[in-house]
Amino acid sequence: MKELGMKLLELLALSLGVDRLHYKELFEDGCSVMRCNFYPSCQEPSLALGTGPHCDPTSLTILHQDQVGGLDVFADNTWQTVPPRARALVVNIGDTFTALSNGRYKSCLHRAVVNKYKERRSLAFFLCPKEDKVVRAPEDIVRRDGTKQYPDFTWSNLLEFTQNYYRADEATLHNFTKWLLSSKQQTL
Ligand SMILES: O=C(O)CCC(=O)C(=O)O
Ligand SMILES: [Fe+2]
Repeated sequence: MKELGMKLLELLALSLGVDRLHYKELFEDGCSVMRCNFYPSCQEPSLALGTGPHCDPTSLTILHQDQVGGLDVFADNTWQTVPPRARALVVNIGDTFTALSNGRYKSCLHRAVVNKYKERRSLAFFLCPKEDKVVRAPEDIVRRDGTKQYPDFTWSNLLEFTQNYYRADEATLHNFTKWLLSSKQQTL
């Protein structure tokens, strides 16, 4: 999974017009995690969600879902089902990669719904940088864009925010940035 994630990062770097290996150093000794999600069937699926709407705070998510289905993405102003496909993986951009691309790649708002009849499982691999390395968009991109969209941070800063202060949703990165800047100001 990590190898696949690293290859995807090379493709993303190329698409952004930066050196293919630009993101390698940040991730090669990173602290990625794999999570297994289990969603029991639910008598009232219209009243419950398996996982509420959120963007993954991590960099890239590589997801395998079983054949039951339940993953939705918010695109074109509406929730759209991502139908399960045997032998296919779903790749999501996460908030950290949004920052690493100076906002050019947007993290993807998604959720998991439940159903009345079948339990569901999914397996998510979250590619994360090493905790103390600085997350910063490449100079090249910032120069071309004319502004730097996000302050420098470490993965451990964002992890602290999402584990202790804030439940990930669609506005995590925005609120994290505000929190980071105000906590930096307090330590001045
Ligand atoms: O189960 C799914 O399809 C989505 C899970 C998810 O969004 C997550 O683990 O972050
Ligand atoms: Fe997610």
